[in-house]
Amino acid sequence: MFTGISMFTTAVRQAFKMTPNVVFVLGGPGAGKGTQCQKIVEHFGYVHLSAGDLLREERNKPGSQYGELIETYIKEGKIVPVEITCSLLERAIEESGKKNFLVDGFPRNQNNLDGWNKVMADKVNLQFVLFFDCPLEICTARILKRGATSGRVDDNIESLKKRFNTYSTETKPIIEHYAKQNLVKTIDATRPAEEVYKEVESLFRKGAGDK
Ligand SMILES: Nc1ncnc2c1ncn2[C@@H]1O[C@H](COP(=O)(O)OP(=O)(O)O)[C@@H](O)[C@H]1O
Ligand SMILES: O=c1ccn([C@@H]2O[C@H](COP(=O)(O)OP(=O)(O)O)[C@@H](O)[C@H]2O)c(=O)[nH]1
Ligand SMILES: [Mg+2]
Repeated sequence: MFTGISMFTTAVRQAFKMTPNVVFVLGGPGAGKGTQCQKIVEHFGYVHLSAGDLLREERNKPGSQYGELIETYIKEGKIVPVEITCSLLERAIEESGKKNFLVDGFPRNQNNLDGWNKVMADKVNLQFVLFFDCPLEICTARILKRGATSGRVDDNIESLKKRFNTYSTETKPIIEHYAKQNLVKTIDATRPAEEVYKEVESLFRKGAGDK
């Protein structure tokens, strides 16, 4: 998918030394990834790409060939095959023409990581991994509260149990993988959003990912 466009834009980006910078944003469901990303966008001009939002958008497109699959995976708290998610991310990066990206909620398992490494790793500069650390009880309370108004098919206790299970068995090892490479910046996400953001802000001010 999108190979023609992407080969061209990758070549143009390389010619102008516009290699995109990427920060992966990870953490359990309800840890506050989306909330903090919004604040980073406001203050630091990053483009926020939520893998979950891109998948929901694709699901909602009339006639999408992946609509049903995405719906089922989201409800079951399972991770959609990487070819779909990675194509959506790649297209969003290329179409934006911008330089700095927050990739929120990805990579969530080994399949995601392998697919990204195969297609994208050489085209972008991974700055660091921002990890919002938050215990299950606090995440649960936040998600159930969000569920009252979000309209999301997975913001309910049954889906949430499955999402937590996926998070601890599949996503945690990915965070550990990046931790071994010293790429993970861990933030205590249990405090009020404004306080969490103070720490996030100082990280970005210091240019945490500049290499
Ligand atoms: N630090 C925080 N304290 C309390 N509630 C929060 C905090 N951060 C986010 N929330 C709320 O919790 C819910 C989940 O936040 P969200 O940013 O969507 O998390 P995620 O993207 O990690 O699932 C939202 O309703 C949000 O308003
Ligand atoms: O790379 C991704 C990101 C999300 N999802 C699916 O989308 C759901 C919701 O993800 P989102 O990041 O929106 O949830 P959050 O953690 O922010 O509550 C996940 O449980 C998965 O089923 C996925 O399959 N691959
Ligand atoms: Mg989110």
